[in-house]
Amino acid sequence: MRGLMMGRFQPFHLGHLDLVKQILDQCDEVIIAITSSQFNYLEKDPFTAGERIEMIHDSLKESEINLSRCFIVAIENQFNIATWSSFLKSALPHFDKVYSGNDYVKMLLADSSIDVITPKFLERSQYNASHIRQMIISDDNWQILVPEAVAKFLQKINGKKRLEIISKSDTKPTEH
Ligand SMILES: Nc1ncnc2c1ncn2[C@@H]1O[C@H](COP(=O)(O)OP(=O)(O)OP(=O)(O)O)[C@@H](O)[C@H]1O
Ligand SMILES: NC(=O)c1ccc[n+]([C@@H]2O[C@H](COP(=O)(O)O)[C@@H](O)[C@H]2O)c1
Repeated sequence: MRGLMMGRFQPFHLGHLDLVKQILDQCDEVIIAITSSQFNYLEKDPFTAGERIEMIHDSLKESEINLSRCFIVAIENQFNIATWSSFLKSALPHFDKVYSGNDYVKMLLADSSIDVITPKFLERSQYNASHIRQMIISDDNWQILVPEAVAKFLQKINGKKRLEIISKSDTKPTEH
């Protein structure tokens, strides 16, 4: 049995890691699909697909999760939303069910007869990536909300500086 979770993971946080563990408790394997992979250096999508792959890989390794049970893949955002679910079937390894709490995604997948499970969420007010990006900019103890590997990686690439520059309105490009 293989479970699929999707997200932009900008950045990957402890809520995401908890979801990986929930899926591995219920399934043999997990597919972690990084969505909007073509977007980067934007306010909602600051990090590249490659950087997000590294953050996720390092976090799983650090948590001693068996990497042979995990696929980490990057997929582009699709222009045609009605055909998104069939795109998922062709772009990803076979999956048996999708873990998502998002009603919009549930509707799209249900319309293609794909099974959707609603996972448990770690406290969403803290564990959400938009909040964490804000905390990084204001130096607000964000490190406790992400795996140590993500904190180290963001330090290494100077993620704070990137977020600061991207969030300045005079330099901001048009968001998708
Ligand atoms: N606190 C959480 N606990 C468990 N799962 C979560 C949590 N937050 C997000 N997820 C899961 O991660 C996926 C979405 O990832 P994504 O990075 O887009 O979320 P996000 O943290 O809400 O990001 P953003 O705030 O940038 O929109 C969803 O499938 C959701 O099920
Ligand atoms: N058109 C598309 O490519 C498309 C459509 C619906 C959802 N998505 C993405 O899939 C992910 C779904 O994540 P959750 O359902 O788990 O919230 C989100 O990152 C969302 O942006 C992409």
